[in-house]
Amino acid sequence: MSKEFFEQVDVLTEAGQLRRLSGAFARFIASVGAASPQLMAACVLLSELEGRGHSCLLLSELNADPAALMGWSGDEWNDLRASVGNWPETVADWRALLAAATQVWPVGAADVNQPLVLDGDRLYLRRYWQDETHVAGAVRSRALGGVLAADADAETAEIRRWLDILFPHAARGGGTDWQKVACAVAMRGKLGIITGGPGTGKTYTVARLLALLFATAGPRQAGLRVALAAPTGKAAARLKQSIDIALDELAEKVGSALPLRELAARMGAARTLHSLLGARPDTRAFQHHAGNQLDVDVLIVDEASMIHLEMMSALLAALPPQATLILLGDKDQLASVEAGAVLGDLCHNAEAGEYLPETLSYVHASTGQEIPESFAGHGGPIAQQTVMLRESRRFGGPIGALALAVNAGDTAKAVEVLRSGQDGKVVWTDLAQSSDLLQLALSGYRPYLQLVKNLPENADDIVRLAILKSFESFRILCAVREGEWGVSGLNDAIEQRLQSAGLLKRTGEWYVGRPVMVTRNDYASGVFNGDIGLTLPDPARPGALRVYFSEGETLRSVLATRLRNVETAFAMTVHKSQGSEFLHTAMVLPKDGGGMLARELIYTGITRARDYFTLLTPNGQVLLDAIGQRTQRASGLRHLLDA
Ligand SMILES: Nc1ncnc2c1ncn2[C@@H]1O[C@H](COP(=O)(O)OP(=O)(O)OP(=O)(O)O)[C@@H](O)[C@H]1O
Repeated sequence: MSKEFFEQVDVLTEAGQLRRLSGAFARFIASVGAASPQLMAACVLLSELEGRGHSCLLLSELNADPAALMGWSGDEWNDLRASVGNWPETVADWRALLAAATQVWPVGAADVNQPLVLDGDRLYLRRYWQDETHVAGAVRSRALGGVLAADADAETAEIRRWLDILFPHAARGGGTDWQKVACAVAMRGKLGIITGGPGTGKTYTVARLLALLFATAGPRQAGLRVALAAPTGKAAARLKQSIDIALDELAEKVGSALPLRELAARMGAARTLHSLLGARPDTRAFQHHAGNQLDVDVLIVDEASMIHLEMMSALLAALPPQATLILLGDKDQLASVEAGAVLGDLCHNAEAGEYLPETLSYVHASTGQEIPESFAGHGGPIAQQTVMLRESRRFGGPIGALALAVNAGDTAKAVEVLRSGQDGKVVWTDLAQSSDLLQLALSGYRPYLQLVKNLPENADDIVRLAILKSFESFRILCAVREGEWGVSGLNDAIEQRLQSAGLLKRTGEWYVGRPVMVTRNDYASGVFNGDIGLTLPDPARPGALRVYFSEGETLRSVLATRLRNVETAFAMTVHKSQGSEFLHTAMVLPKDGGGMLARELIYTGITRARDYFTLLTPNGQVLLDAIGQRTQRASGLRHLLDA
């Protein structure tokens, strides 16, 4: 039977419906114990789902609609299922079958380091089960730990005194000032989660929270060690820049009561999570871990939606228990490329609040704010430490309205905004042809390419930085990688169009003006997955090219020939655009979404646009289908958090 099953697996693999790894994984499991075709089928699906970002296989999916889950045709699924023979009929049957396999550890039974773990109705690769249980345990104890205790009244009064200084004005519209609430809540435990859409003031709030932490640190004030981090270099640089500006403004306001400028100056640069944890070449292990923890009192991490399960687990292990962790991010954005949807899981109550009476009374005492009754509830410890900011300050207008409609799954409203074409801020070209896209690329990229053309030989870094900024003002984002409307096809077509317009001279792989994205961390050159740079002449070596990367207001460069893992970046995926924002963002959907595009992707694409958003769809139905679909990532984290 297994032979027949693996033949079907090979057919699906050849058809591009399965990763090679998934079949290989099932064969490995078969090599270390008795292998029923049912167990093999569960292994193939589990491994395949892991590649698509799920951290486990929900047994209920095995009897729901596996073909839809995997994006296979009915025939493909039926052939695979027929090769398995008897298909267990219920979740209980599956549980019994899996629990009996020697390769599976049913949690609670004897653990002999089996490669698979069965936890309730969820089947895991052991590594993901370990990460999930670790993350759940660590965030729960952080949320519970360090709650104001002995001197609670005096501390609460001090927090309130400072919050009134830091937030001197009542919230707009007279409602709850969620920003103030977020600061107070974060002061209560060793974990604070602040979520909200673009421009809702996450950074504004965290700058005030930092001031509050300094102000209430007592004798430890001057020695408070604060670290700033984000998943990408660009997001880290943005965080640092925004916090510096906000603290500088605040310093003006608080005057001599708090030496904010000096304290801020001692904070140091923001770093990528990889660099903070001390990533090393050729190993997944970090320099900082449970046995060698980070030397910090407060860690602020931005763009937390991009943090995958394994990274979150590593981060929590490396963070001393007495340190405060503040996570900032937009829970509605696409989850990480790798497995897990950690921020989404942590924030699953954020919309509703679910605050306990203790939280409501603490918030009232520490901020003077009333949280409306509708946000009261019975959430777990994480919900008590989470605040969602609900009002966007810079994201009104049609782009904001479109983002809201998409996020709510309101297709009719989204189409209405797209069709209204208000002020040219939102433009939708349905039934788009490639010529429309190439025309847009030409006008969007012309300004920076003109600057490149006119770059004087003796140009300094200020001029180069201006070119990079010009390039950053426009970007084409794709929903998919392959095909005519995917990243690779479009990059080729755009290069050719820009070449025929005389804007660039493509002499080989490398040419002046080529934008590139790094696709793998390269420790030797100091560039990381997702970094975007521009190729310009090397001022020191005639004929040679360097790739320039900007980090805020500073430039870094690497000899082009030293960069091996890069791809052209006129068009990039929405996934890779997370943490970036462009004055004008153009998003392109494919002709056929294959049922795999969902609302989080569309929302993330739209929210990358600061002032102008253009959407090109060769087939508008793909957009409508995507808005109607949510990404569901199987994970046990919510369950573990609420347990
Ligand atoms: N309470 C407030 N009063 C005045 N201005 C505010 C307030 N909250 C936020 N802002 C301003 O609104 C703008 C957006 O805030 P901020 O950059 O903090 O949002 P964000 O949520 O971090 O956005 P993103 O992460 O999407 O860039 C900033 O100019 C900020 O100074």
